[in-house]
Amino acid sequence: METDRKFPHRAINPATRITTEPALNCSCTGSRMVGFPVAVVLPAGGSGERMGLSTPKQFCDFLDRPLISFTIEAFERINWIQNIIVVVAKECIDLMKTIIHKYSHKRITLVVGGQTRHRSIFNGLKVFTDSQVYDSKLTKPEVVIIHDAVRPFVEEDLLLKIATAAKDHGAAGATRPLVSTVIATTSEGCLDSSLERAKYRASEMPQAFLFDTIYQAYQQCSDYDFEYGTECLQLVLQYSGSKAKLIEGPPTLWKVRFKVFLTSAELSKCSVSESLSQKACVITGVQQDAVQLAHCLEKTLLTQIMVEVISTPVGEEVSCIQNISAKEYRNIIYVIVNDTDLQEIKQLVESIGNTSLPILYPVVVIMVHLNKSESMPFSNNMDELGAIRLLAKEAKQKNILVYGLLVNYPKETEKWNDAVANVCLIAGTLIKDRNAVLAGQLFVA
Ligand SMILES: Nc1ccn([C@@H]2O[C@H](COP(=O)(O)OP(=O)(O)OP(=O)(O)O)[C@@H](O)[C@H]2O)c(=O)n1
Ligand SMILES: O=C(CO)[C@H](O)[C@H](O)COP(=O)(O)O
Repeated sequence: METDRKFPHRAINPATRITTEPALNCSCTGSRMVGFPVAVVLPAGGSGERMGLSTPKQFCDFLDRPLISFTIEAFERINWIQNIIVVVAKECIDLMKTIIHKYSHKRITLVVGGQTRHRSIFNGLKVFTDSQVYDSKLTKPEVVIIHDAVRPFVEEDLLLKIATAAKDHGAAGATRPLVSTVIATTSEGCLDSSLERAKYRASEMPQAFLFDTIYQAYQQCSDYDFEYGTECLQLVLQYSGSKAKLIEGPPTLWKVRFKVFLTSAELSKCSVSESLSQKACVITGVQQDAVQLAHCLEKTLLTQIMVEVISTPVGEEVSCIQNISAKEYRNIIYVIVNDTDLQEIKQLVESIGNTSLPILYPVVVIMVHLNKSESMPFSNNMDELGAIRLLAKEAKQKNILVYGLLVNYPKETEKWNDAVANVCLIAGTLIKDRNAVLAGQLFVA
């Protein structure tokens, strides 16, 4: 019986293969933007020895979610990636299923990993060829992306470049400049030679391959390659003769190797959040009170972020959405007066969902309701509060976070100024925090 390399007491049955129940497999959404079928294999079957934690790093908490959930999400949002194959150790299958369920991940097929990264990746690829063992009906992709599950910051534009280059060259991979100079040592521990740093690159992930090219390379691999190899691009060069196209990626591509990287990963995510919170637009109809409130908000918010007021006459909603999309506003404050009908906000959310805005990062929509009537809106109709929740729940599926913010109109100027300041404070916090748990809540300014 084969044993686990890192945990020799654990026996491995190499024939063990598990695919998820049909419920976890969902049909593909097509290859709209690339014109050829693409899938991704995410190796997540390691134990993370270098972290020194009992939980493998891909399952460690990162901004209140398991790290792997962020990586999956980065691929899930891309509609031209048809299938996401997640490779995990046998003992983590149930944990992975729970994560998939909890965060509603789609298009996932789970595969049991192997003792080394290369073995895990090969298992992931076999799901497309070994339909009897895997009992899967997944269509073999033309290009397969391979990406470490512990590299959560990967963006669509880079994936597109890598996938396209792989189609043309057989293989492609992301690189970064070397951080330190690499030197060779003699057996006596002295300097032998040093590499000319500018000539060399660090090989990172993602990488992509013509499926047949990488599959055939793995079929020819030696046990030594499987056991000690760390570079898929080298395998296709050696066994399939394909010279990978190299594409420089952004600094955020790095992987979690040691504990300190999780903290840095949290910081990177925070800096992404910060850059998303730099600008907002305030949308109103042409009603005077709404426009007035919008300009008050603009004036106060402008001390913290860039704000534009867009007043949209009825019938010009399409150009409003085009404007939001073109200027990449991911923070939208929508002002309504008295009206408790959610129809307009529903349409706004639907239109935003049809743009590319929420693909990579959440869009925040704050519905500011200025109540000028004597009675409290919603007070005698709990159904309407439920409707906000429902709307927010549906919007969340599209990566849009909807919040409600109620302002009761005070007649005195001083109280009005306070109310405006409160709206700005709450809206600013919601924009900055982008807290998905609070979506659907109604705040009172
Ligand atoms: N048998 C393995 C080993 C690694 N991986 C995955 O390959 C990726 C990159 O590998 P690495 O950073 O080396 O992960 P670990 O092997 O888990 O870490 P360590 O080397 O510190 O033990 C990770 O997402 C890891 O889960 C895998 O799928 N199967
Ligand atoms: O990037 C990679 C290949 O190019 C892989 O992540 C590889 O496994 C690197 O492993 P290590 O963490 O030991 O550098």
